[in-house]
Amino acid sequence: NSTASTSRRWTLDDFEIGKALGKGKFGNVYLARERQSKFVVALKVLFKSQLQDSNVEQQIRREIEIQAHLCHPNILQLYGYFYDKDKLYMVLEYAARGELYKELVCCTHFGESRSASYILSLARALQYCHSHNVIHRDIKPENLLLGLDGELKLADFGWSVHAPSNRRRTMCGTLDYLSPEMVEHKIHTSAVDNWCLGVLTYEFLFGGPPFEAPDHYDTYKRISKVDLRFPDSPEVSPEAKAFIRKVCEAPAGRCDPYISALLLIKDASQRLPLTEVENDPWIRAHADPKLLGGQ
Ligand SMILES: Clc1ccc(CN2CCN(c3c(Br)cnc4[nH]c(-c5ccc(CN6CCOCC6)cc5)nc34)CC2)cc1
Repeated sequence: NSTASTSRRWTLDDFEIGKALGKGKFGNVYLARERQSKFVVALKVLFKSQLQDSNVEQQIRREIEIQAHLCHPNILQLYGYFYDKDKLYMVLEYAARGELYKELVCCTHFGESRSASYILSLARALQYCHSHNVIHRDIKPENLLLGLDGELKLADFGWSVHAPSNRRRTMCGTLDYLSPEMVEHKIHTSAVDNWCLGVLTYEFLFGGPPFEAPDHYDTYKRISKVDLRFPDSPEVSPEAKAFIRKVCEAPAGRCDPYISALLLIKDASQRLPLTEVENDPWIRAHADPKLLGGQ
């Protein structure tokens, strides 16, 4: 039945569907174009049956509810959604240069300008989320996309919640990005995102996450102890290493004199406020305005 409301109800017929951009557990993402406006989008198509079977409907509802209200140059925009009898469609912004983790895989690690630019963009996106009382909780390379000018776009709010929360993530993805308070099943605040920013900085600069271990239990232990070690990599300059300066909780002597964990601090309340990332000497020296996206 046609709805009298002003906001147009999209249907699949409003779109020309292009190539598949990627396939996931619950559905696929396609390049698509809205017929009337010729506007190019990414159409995420989810199978209702799969969502019901995995009991993630509530999570998808939250993802849509949260992402629909966020509007920031470094956050992938959700334009709207609609559904038919067996599928749910999310009309998302198309990130023209694809997934950041694929770049990280092929370059093994990023230089300082690229790393600092992405970290600053992400800090701005997270600052915006936190000001709307939203914690993303799933910051990792797989959830970062790149726009036409290479600017970072934070995507996939499937695990986001309104702060504070003790809602646990039942599905286990990588543990590398879990913060100590989440590993210890404590109430967590938006500071879990600050922690992930620290883990991501490390992974961009050194090519792998800081607490990697052969098995889950060892990873948990290293995170909980903030057992932070730094490869003695020559490409990472002293300034970069000072980026997250503060008292590192790693056992004295273990901590490289340059780099320490201002973000990777066990006590969530002591982590670097996101607003301070902009003022860090390393960030200011290396972040490239061209890579920051519309500020
Ligand atoms: Cl249900 C589901 C299915 C798949 C996925 C994994 N991806 C999540 C992100 N997806 C994209 C979204 Br959302 C928004 N914009 C995008 N833009 C692209 C994209 C854009 C361009 C390319 C092509 N490459 C670009 C880099 O150079 C080599 C060629 C590849 C992917 N993927 C997405 C693609 C799929 C997540 C959930």
